[in-house]
Amino acid sequence: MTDATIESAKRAAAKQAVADYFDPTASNVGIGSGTTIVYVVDAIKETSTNPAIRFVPTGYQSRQVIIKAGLTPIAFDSLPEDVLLDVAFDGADEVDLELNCIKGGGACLFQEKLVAERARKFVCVADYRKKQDRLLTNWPTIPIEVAPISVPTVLRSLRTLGSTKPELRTTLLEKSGPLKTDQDFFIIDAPFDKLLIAEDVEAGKGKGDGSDGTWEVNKLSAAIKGLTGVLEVGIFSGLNGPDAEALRSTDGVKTVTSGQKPVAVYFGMADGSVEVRTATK
Ligand SMILES: O=C[C@H](O)[C@H](O)[C@H](O)COP(=O)(O)O
Repeated sequence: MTDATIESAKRAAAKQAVADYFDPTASNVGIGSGTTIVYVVDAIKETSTNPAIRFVPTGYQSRQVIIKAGLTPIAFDSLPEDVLLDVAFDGADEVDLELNCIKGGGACLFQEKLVAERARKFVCVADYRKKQDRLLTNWPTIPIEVAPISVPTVLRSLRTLGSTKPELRTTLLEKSGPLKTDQDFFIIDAPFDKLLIAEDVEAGKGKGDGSDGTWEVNKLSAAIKGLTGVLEVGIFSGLNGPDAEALRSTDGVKTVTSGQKPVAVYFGMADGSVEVRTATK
């Protein structure tokens, strides 16, 4: 497929996601990172009717996208504690049937997770290459943000968890050394075998806890997050949107949930159509 096909797939998915999930009167909107989010911002700009709308970026690149579109960014930590984002949009590197996502291909996973968890509705937009049944099908690794001093021990622990060849991500110009995140941390990319979802474990396809070499998405995420030195894992799983929203609207934002799964993922397909996966539980 050509680059033009991929770009128009992203644009079509973004347009439909914004038409379905962006309320033109919204006040606070989360904007993720990457190349697809640019089309989301374009579509929002055409639709918004609230001149006071503010956009919460998920890092430097995302903030630049907001500013270049002539929109107003607001820092995540400037949001009053009791304010939720009306909606947050983001890209994804791979999405499975349960709507678990791999993110962090552009090294922005930590702030993306903060923003996703703060949104009433979290919506992902991607092209057809990202639509898979299980994570680690086409996308090869889990991005993990780590404190620089912890790199050797985290690499070792990841090998113990079953990752064959975890590697520190370097800049494109390799001689410049490791790539630094917006937090001045490093990224480790860890390959694992294709991840199981809950129904695979129920069907006896593996224990999913690492003991037999298989990992279920949530279990692997928790195991990696538990390693000292890990700031965040590029697996967005846990509660999905509707569950998280219900918890938040009854208990308020101070009840922190682990909900990071989107309520919907919009995939732009190669034939110009858009396919939508929505959360069922
Ligand atoms: O760190 C980067 C983010 O998680 C991106 O949202 C993700 O890599 C998808 O990016 P793109 O829209 O460029 O495929």
